[in-house]
Amino acid sequence: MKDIKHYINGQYVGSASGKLFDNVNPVNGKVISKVHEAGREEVDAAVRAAKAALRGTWGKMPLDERTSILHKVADGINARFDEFLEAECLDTGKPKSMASHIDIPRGAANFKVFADMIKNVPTESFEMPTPDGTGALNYAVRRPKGVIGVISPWNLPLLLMTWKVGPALACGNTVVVKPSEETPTTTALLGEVMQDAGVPDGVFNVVHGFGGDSAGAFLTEHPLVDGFTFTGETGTGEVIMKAAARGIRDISLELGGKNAGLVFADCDMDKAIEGTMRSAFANCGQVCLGTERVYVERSIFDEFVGRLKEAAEGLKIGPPEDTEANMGPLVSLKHREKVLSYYQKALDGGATVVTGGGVPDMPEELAGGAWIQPTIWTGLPEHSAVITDEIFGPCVHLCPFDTEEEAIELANSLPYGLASAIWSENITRAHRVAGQIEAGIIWVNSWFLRDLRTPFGGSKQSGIGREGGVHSLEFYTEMKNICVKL
Ligand SMILES: O=C(O)C(=O)/C=C/C=C/O
Repeated sequence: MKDIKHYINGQYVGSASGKLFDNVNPVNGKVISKVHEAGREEVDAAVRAAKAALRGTWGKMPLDERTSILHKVADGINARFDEFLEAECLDTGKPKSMASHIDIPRGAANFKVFADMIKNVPTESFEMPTPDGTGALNYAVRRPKGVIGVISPWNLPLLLMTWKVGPALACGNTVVVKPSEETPTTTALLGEVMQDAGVPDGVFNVVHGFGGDSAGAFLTEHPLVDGFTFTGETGTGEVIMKAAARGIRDISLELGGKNAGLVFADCDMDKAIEGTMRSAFANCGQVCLGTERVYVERSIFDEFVGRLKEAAEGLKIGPPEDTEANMGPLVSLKHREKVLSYYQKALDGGATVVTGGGVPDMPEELAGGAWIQPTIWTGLPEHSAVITDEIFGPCVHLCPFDTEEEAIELANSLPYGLASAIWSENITRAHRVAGQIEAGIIWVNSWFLRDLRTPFGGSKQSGIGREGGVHSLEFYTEMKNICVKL
């Protein structure tokens, strides 16, 4: 595959330094392509192009024209669906069955949803009395925040990048995107779609590279960027927040989680098993909203463990083109080392390994891939790192509880607060418990059902801000009040 270049001011350009890095296929460890690593020079050019575009045709473009172009971007992704699907699966190793139903469709939908939202959002006005009796009129208007730095993750590369770029552009901003070094291809390809849809040069820019002392850092340190939106680990979120503080730039952070599943004895066990299978093992466990710790009411604990074991052992591990596969590899050998270190910590901590715990035997041609077994543990103490740290792999610890209060306390016991899944057919209980869980996103008798109009984001150390529907306006626009003396 051809080298992946930066997309700056409507052109694909290489790095002045000539520095390249490998884009590796996690299915077999082979190099897919070489990727240009941006230096400060390329990041500066991208930011300045974005700044200039704000004052160009994009900044002056009527709303209807802007939203019509964003619909064309969505249509452009769908018109090249198979290319995006191939690219996403090459970069991530995820099953085509998943990427074709979630990653690519949502990658396109994110543009349409926000283009439609922005056209229907009112602002506010207030009439006020004045001492001279003639009064004054206040009205608020929204304006784009400016140049938005978008730093997007490797687990759902296209979906999570356009989850940010969609509203950013719908609100009239321009963007500089730094995709993960693990998964550059679909973001690079989007540049062609943007061009064909008529997005003016400089509105959408992409620079490739790493975090520290590379493109990510150069972007967050750049003084002309007006705000940053990031999805990824909490530690990286802290680094970005510190960089954004210089120059008082706004941030929108969706960070790590160690989400709890709560399974009550009055649940529909079939639903709870099916949902927990997805929340633990979907995308090889690489979903920030997944549940790596599940608390099960004691009276059904043994049955739940047995059924989840059976279901996990029924997962078909394989490469994207295997139509039977429902679990691919982890995103890289480096990430597999991290996940396996927790598999070891579980053993060292005396866990019972209900199933998995290691690396599956794969055919010779796949042996170099980042394959790993879906794993279920029981028996660890709550202070175990396996239960307190975000592992981001296909693994889940099951623990019994006796009372509703205990379940809520367990769920709320960590500094994270991103998501939770509650399984109970007692709707009064489900509402009562959901209201007490310290998380931004809570599913009841479901998981990863996504209405894009809803507020989406984490509490505590799982993030700052909410994106989704009108909530995205709080970050992607600046509201100003105009007061007119009558
Ligand atoms: O579904 C979404 O919009 C979303 O943001 C998913 C995030 C998953 C993170 O791993």
